[in-house]
Amino acid sequence: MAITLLHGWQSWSARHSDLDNARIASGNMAKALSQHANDAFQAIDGLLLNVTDRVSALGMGSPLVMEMAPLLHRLSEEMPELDGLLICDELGYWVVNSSGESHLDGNNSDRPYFIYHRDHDERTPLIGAVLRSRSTNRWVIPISRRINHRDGSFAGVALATIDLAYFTRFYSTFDVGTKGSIGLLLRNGTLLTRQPFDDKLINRDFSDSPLFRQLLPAAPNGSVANNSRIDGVRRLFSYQAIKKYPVVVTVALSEDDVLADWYQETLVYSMGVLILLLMIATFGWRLIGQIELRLQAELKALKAKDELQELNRTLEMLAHRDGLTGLANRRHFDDMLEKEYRRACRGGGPLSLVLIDVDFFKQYNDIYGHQAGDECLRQIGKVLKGMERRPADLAVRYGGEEMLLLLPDTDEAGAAQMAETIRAGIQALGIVHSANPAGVVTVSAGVNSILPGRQHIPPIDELVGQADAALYEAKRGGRNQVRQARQMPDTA
Ligand SMILES: Nc1nc2c(ncn2[C@@H]2O[C@H](COP(=O)(O)OP(=O)(O)OP(=O)(O)O)[C@@H](O)[C@H]2O)c(=O)[nH]1
Repeated sequence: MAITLLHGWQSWSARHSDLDNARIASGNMAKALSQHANDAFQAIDGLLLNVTDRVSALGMGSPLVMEMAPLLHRLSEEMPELDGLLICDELGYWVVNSSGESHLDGNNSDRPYFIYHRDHDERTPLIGAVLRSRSTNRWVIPISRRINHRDGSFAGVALATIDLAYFTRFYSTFDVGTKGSIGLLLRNGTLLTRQPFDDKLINRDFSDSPLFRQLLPAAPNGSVANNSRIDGVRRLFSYQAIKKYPVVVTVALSEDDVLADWYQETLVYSMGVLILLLMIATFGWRLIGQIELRLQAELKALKAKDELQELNRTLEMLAHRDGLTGLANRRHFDDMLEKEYRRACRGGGPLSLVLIDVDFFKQYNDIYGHQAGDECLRQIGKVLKGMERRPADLAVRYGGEEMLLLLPDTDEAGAAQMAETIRAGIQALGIVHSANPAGVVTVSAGVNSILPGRQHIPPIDELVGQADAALYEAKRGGRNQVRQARQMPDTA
């Protein structure tokens, strides 16, 4: 986006700058060509003034006027732009001309400039529309002055004609592009000549064009872009009016010509930018694809990691659990016992344990079958599990039909109470056992508690060992009962 905007801005400024330069160039050209036209008209007009002064001094009827023919001829020879010089009397008859031939029957009284001078007593030169010369048959621009008799009355006209080719040849030496143009016009809007030359356009009236309607009344020179009335081509148009004579020079450069290089450069740069954008898009596309693939791979890896962690948790749980009862197994108990033992040794309070053993379980298996025995162990396990009342309490299948409850931060009295609750709870299950004097399945329990102090830290084995001894006492005492290690005869 930024590259496209930058390229657009650069192209726009380059176009703007090319048009500005062309405007300056066409303005300068119009100025130079107007100076050229001014010089040409001024030279001819100076000559004309000289001639009119002489004729006025001699008097139009004087034979000396006729003798001016060689002078006029020499003057016209010296000035390449001059087509001819002619003096007419007050009736328009040719008196003398630069060609040296006498045309006594020649009469120009019908020419607009003659009529104008006859009717206007003005001492200024008149530049007229293009004519076909009657003597040379060439296209000419007439420039004329009125000649007066000494009394101020109209005596005739001095006429100089400028060969139109003088301008068209000169203008053709300028390169204004394939669709450019140079124009020489009268201030009244009459086109005198144009480069490229087209004789159909000679004397065409442009007085209602924007140049004559708006631009010239506002300023003697300027530049504007517009569409040509002649061929519809859009051009940068500069004009310059000549101060001394009613003539305007125009230079128009076609926008297409001016911008030809710009079009080509912009095309090449645009192609370059397009290729660059395509490359960036391709790389970007691939990068996005790779990022997506990588994200997918990372997601898969995360999922696999989660699944693995879940599996590990399950495995760990399975490794810590007894398959039949769902209680912690012996291995897990060993770990937890060690941990709780060390905590208790650090001053963490008493550590107690209730060890239970199913009474007459061998007979139960024998009578009801091994599967029923398993189910019985599961029921007993549930009762034990239900006694895990604190987070650190741990119900364990210790081995065979032996289970235990590890009770950190619990003293022996509390543990004995819990043992009694367990015993009563199992009996209350009411699992029929015909070989048990109680008629139902019962358990015997041994309770032990240690409280490591500064003076004495009992060995870890003592906790289970003495609970086992208490359990043995409970069995010996008739089963279905709880015994505490402290109450045993040898520890009392
Ligand atoms: N069904 C079943 N029986 C088991 C399991 N583990 C141990 N036993 C049985 O439990 C019985 C234990 O019997 P003994 O150690 O003789 O004790 P008892 O019959 O309960 O007698 P007292 O403990 O003295 O009351 C054995 O027959 C074992 O086969 C078990 O996971 N499932």
